[in-house]
Amino acid sequence: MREPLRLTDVTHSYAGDRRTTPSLDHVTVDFPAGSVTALVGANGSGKSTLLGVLAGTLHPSHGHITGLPDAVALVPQHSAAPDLFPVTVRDTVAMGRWRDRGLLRPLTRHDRHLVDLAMERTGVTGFAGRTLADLSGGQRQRTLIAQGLAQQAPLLLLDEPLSAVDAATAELVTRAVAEEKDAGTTVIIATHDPVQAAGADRVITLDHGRVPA
Ligand SMILES: Nc1ncnc2c1ncn2[C@@H]1O[C@H](COP(=O)(O)OP(=O)(O)OP(=O)(O)O)[C@@H](O)[C@H]1O
Repeated sequence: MREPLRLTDVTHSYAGDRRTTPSLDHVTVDFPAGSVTALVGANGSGKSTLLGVLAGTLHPSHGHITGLPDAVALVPQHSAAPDLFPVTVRDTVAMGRWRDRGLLRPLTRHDRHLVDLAMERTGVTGFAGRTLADLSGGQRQRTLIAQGLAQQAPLLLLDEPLSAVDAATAELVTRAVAEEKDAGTTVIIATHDPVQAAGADRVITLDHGRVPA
């Protein structure tokens, strides 16, 4: 049995944020290994911040995290992808293999297979050669999800993966999450979608940076 991912008394405030309450306020919560957790809560309640702290892009001012695996895949919201990013869909997904391969070494046949597979799972194979700048919000979101899947990390963090996608793509994402869980991946999804939340093993609600007891 793998150790659960655990945040203990985690507090985070953004530099320059003048509010009196932190963005995460003494959060203590467990994420059992291999489970799917939905993070819900109003805009600004701290969902993306919690994902950032787990991904290591944000650093808590207080508290600690245990049970973090070596590799964590964070899929940001599509709006986080720069509009003029002059890189193709395939190259964006292939970036998901950089951690294992390094920036300068060519991808192996296995890497390329994982990239192809991730593109198929999110339905972006048809526009693999187009640049991100030429894509719709939903197509960009699917590309970012494919990049996250290609990483094959034991912890997958999805920030509002359904925010820009149509019903058919939502089904692809739902299926991909179920497959990740079957493969033993711990999945945490920040979502405003009640159906997606209902499909998770657990739902954690954030309220002004707190997880109510
Ligand atoms: N870069 C930043 N600098 C300062 N404050 C920030 C920054 N990012 C977020 N915040 C603040 O931190 C709080 C938590 O934001 P966060 O983005 O984590 O919320 P969220 O629950 O993901 O919201 P949403 O549902 O709108 O995506 C908010 O009050 C927000 O204004």
